[in-house]
Amino acid sequence: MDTTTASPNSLNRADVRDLLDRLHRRARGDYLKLPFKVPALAKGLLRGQTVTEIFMAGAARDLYLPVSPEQGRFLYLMARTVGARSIVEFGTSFGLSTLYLAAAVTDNGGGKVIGTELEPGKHAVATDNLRVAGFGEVAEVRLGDALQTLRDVPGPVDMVLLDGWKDLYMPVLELLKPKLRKGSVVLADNIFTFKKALRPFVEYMQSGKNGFQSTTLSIADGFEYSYYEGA
Ligand SMILES: C[S@@+](CC[C@H](N)C(=O)[O-])C[C@H]1O[C@@H](n2cnc3c(N)ncnc32)[C@H](O)[C@@H]1O
Repeated sequence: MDTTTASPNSLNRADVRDLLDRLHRRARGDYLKLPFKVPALAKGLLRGQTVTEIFMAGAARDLYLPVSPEQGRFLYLMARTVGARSIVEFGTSFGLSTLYLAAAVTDNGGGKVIGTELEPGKHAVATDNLRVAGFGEVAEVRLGDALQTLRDVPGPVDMVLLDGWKDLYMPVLELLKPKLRKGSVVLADNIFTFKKALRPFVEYMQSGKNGFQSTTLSIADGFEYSYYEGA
């Protein structure tokens, strides 16, 4: 994107763009590494472990698996559109999505992005990336299992990004639902790749019976885009 004539905002800042470009470039090779993870995944599944348990054992320690640049911009624009001052993210990895969200909260006048990451190495790098980009004040990445670390997030929450392991989308949503403000937005990634695993989540969101209006957007690997109408 040509940013020379773009209006000034936190996402157009040259240092932020450079950092995002560098991280997206590094992440590109991840998909080539995925086949090497299949044996660990298969072994774990045969042992009866869940995907989360397998990855908690370190199978994705080195993988970024980030949102695409297009999804990142979408996250930024959505957060700007709803004027988000409080955002919660399940699955931070090295902090790419968090950078887009933190840029939006900053441009909305400030607030808080609370991310969460299981892997200590990723947590440390994500925290550093956010600090280097100047978002150290608005973004906090909590280390540990989201079901513990997100227990005490303060409401009202304006926006949620679900991007951790897929078997936890429902429990994390249930944890955060009482904190959602009416009119908030929930975005959930990887709807296409994990179609079967995420079917109960998508059905819950799209049924119209649980306080959400929802549709699947064909952006990158599929974003479930849900609007919270209230309980
Ligand atoms: C797909 S990556 C997230 C990518 C990130 N949102 C981005 O766009 O850069 C998923 C991340 O979720 C983390 N994760 C998975 N289960 C988790 C849990 N229960 N609690 C916290 N983090 C978790 C993984 O360690 C992994 O780094």
